[in-house]
Amino acid sequence: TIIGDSEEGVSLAELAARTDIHEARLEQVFRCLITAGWFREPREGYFANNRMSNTIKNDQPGFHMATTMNKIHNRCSVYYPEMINHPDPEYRNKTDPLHTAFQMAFNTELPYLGPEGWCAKVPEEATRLALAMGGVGPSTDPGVAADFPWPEICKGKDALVDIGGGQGTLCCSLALKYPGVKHFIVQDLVDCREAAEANIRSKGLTARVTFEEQDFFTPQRRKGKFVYVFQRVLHDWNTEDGAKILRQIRDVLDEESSLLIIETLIQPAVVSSTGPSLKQSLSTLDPNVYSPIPPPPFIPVNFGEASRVQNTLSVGLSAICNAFSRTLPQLEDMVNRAGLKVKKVYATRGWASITEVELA
Ligand SMILES: C[S@@+](CC[C@H](N)C(=O)[O-])C[C@H]1O[C@@H](n2cnc3c(N)ncnc32)[C@H](O)[C@@H]1O
Repeated sequence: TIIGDSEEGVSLAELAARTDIHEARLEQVFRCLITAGWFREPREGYFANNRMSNTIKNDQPGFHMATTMNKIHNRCSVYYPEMINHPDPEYRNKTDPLHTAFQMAFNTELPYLGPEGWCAKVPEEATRLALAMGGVGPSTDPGVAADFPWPEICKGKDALVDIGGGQGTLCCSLALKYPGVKHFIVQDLVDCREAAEANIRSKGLTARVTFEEQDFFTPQRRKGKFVYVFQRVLHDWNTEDGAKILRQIRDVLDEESSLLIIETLIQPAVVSSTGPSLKQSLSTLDPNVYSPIPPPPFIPVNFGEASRVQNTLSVGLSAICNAFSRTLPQLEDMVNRAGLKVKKVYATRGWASITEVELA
């Protein structure tokens, strides 16, 4: 934020004076960050914000992602080699959230998430997590909101219920884009109430978006005409726990309700020397309905660098929660274990896919 909106940038000398950081170190860090797409150097020795760095200014939701989440991921990543190479083979095979780099990094016996977890026991951490999740929203919510037929699925339903909805960013994005959808319910643990209600209030949506307490491992309190949504929730849990969470919805799901899972689907990194040319590939894009395009020759199926965020997150989830982002077969396995089956997958222009699930 010290750099602000200046087009021509701020000199290294001024930045060093205002941050009290050694000039040469600042210069090294800026140049390194620029190679990864953060900030720009409009003329030598002057640094300015760019589209990416604007999203993490300290008055932006992304600030909480860049601070809170970065710290947790970085600290845990240091211990990740110790977790996966642990001398005890029994430890190495554990898939529960109590045997992770998180416990080593934070010197705790608590799991990161859950009603008995670190976030629940240290209330400021729940608020920090909710704010950080609010920071992820802007990077995926526009695609999720635009590339799925929300008015259609919500038609005739009493509400959309976002389970483990955090700060309510998804509900607020959908409420703003689709005024015809009248009621949204954000469900989460009680510690999230304050951050969620403040966020909903700040968007002027208190009449349409409400928060309620729900532990997703316990029976779902809403039964009836609802669209149930899990966004970025199941990737925090191993497959058995994920199936347990889903079973609470299977128990209330009927022909009048729907269930959607919004999460990244990990693609393989296979590269082929054949396939449509770039031009042919792009020409399959439909301007009205988004659908993914096949990769041109020598471009990996996961589009390489374009899927770095998803794959980085998956490793981070493993270090923090012993969980991961799933491939479609891995998602199907979890869904099937809950007595459900995948109906259809919708790709979006964000980094999440929307998977519609129904009773098996
Ligand atoms: C990774 S965040 C995702 C938040 C939100 N869905 C989003 O996309 O921004 C996971 C959420 O699950 C919530 N959570 C964890 N354990 C829970 C439980 N047992 N019952 C309900 N919510 C829980 C956390 O408080 C957190 O808000």
